[in-house]
Amino acid sequence: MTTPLLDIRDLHVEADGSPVIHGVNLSIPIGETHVLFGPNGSGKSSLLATIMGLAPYRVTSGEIWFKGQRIDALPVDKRAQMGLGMSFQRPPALEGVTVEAFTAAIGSSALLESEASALDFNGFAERDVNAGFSGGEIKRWEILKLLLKRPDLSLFDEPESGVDLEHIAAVGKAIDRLLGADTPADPQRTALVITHTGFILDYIHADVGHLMVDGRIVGSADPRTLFSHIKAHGYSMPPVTANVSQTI
Ligand SMILES: Nc1ncnc2c1ncn2[C@@H]1O[C@H](COP(=O)(O)OP(=O)(O)OP(=O)(O)O)[C@@H](O)[C@H]1O
Repeated sequence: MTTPLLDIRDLHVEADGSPVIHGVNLSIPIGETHVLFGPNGSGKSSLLATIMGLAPYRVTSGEIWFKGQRIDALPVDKRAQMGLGMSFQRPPALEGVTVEAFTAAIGSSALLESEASALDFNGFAERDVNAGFSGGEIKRWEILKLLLKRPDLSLFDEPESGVDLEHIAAVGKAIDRLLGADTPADPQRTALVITHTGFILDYIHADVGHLMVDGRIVGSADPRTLFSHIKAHGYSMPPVTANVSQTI
């Protein structure tokens, strides 16, 4: 069996003294896109932030492995160098750091104009990152940032929330392009995506959906089947089929 790109083993996490993740197991093979569903406050963003290594999330027990290496004690910059990237739900503004300077710092200046055009994000090069951006502009920059960096594993925290209907297609297509293989021989890139609206499922090839409740992944299924079930019945797992695994 090949080593998964991301392997999370019985992960427990606290934030500022409050337990937020209570024993998550999650394995993502290289080239797969997994989708995380769950009610507000179930721990989805905390899980992504913990994988990325962000404060104030602290692993109290369990392990996170990436590319066969244990990463849960590594700082965020080291994880980014290893190939992890994240688009944030509510990113901070980087006062004094322009879009142009940020892009140059990650060595992607040559790509900025064309990738920005695809996301209708022209005219932002000299503005400070996320400073005064509208909600939808923040989301488009967060996706553009990943397109410029092309991480091996992309973590998307609600990439479509706050994006107007005209730009949703551009965001969905950009993510699909980001996750696409560079050559036919390559696998797709790998991703973990949080969505409430499910819009993103119209644009990307998603392999597995997980349901997170109260800080645990309580079951996994085909993402579209799971999303349809949640829309009709709320946050519960669909009846067991060959395509579904339940942990409760
Ligand atoms: N720094 C913190 N201090 C205390 N509690 C926290 C902290 N960060 C997160 N939490 C709590 O952890 C729980 C999970 O939060 P999280 O943001 O991960 O949920 P979520 O599933 O992403 O929710 P949503 O769908 O609303 O974005 C919430 O109850 C939240 O209040």
